[in-house]
Amino acid sequence: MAGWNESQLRKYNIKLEKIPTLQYDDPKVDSLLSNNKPVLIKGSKLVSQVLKWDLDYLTEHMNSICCNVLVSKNHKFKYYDQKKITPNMTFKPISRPSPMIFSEFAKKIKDWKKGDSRLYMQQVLNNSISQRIVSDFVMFNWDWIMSKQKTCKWGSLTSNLLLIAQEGNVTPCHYDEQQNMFACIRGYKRFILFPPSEFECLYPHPVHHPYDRQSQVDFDNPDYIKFPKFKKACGYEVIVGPEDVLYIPMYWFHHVESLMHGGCTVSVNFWFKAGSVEKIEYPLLDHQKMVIMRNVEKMLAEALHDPNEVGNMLNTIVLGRYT
Ligand SMILES: O=C(O)C(=O)C[C@H](CCCc1ccccc1)C(=O)O
Ligand SMILES: [Zn+2]
Repeated sequence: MAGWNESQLRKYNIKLEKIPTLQYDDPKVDSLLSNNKPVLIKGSKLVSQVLKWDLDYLTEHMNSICCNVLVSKNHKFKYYDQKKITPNMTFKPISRPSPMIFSEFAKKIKDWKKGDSRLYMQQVLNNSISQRIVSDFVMFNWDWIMSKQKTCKWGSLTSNLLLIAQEGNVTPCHYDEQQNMFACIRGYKRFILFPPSEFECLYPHPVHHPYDRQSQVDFDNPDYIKFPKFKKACGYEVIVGPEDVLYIPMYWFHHVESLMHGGCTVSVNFWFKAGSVEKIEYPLLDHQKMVIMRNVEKMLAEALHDPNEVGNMLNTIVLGRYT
């Protein structure tokens, strides 16, 4: 396909299949969405009114707005929950928040040289951004995305994250607890997705760790001794380009990279709460089992009054008895 080539993708040793690509008005789209299956949707015109959102335009209209920017010593921006860092914990994240005004961010990107720290802007879009950005934002194809929300009985739209990444930036493998319609505005992003059934191959951090929801496996240098099942992980790959919309089902793991040598990428995600009326049928769905596992970890930490005791008790329950 025009616009990118294989040499721009980072090399990982993971079995990958393709994700279906469909036109927005194809009836199969709704059945995939309703069954929590990923799909790349073309032609929705969800963000076609903001294709002009490049660094210059955004600098002009967000110039002095202070934005949430992450800084990383390498190409990985592993998200962490600040609230889960406890005083007696030695937690040394690779990437950290460094709020700055938009024009400073744009300048640092333009002047960036190999060896410099990398930057990644991840800014929630709300009406406190500039008037112009708000007036552009209202021109998203809300009728279409709201019709999807209704058809799939998703909960409310919780936020739109404006993402501006340098070429080559990576958001390591993690899952989110919300439904996500991810729209690319400029540049190309490669997604590697894994269904919830791959949970045991991806070894997410404990729920109480700041890296909750993030895989412990470093895709650039997997530790197959600590994480042997990662060898058999089966993923799905898709390249998302301008105007494409990727549905990322809640609880599906995903690794995201802005293609190398492809310039900055600009994207916006649409996070929706899960539907409230989730009928329970048996056998349970894999993402429902992830919710149960999360609740067991939370309940045990609460009952033991110490998250560090959870592993010991789980081992006591399982080893030699269930194994
Ligand atoms: O839209 C998604 O879900 C993605 O993962 C897109 C990802 C950035 C998300 C950063 C993030 C991850 C977890 C919690 C809060 C913020 C990218 O595009 O690099
Ligand atoms: Zn995510």
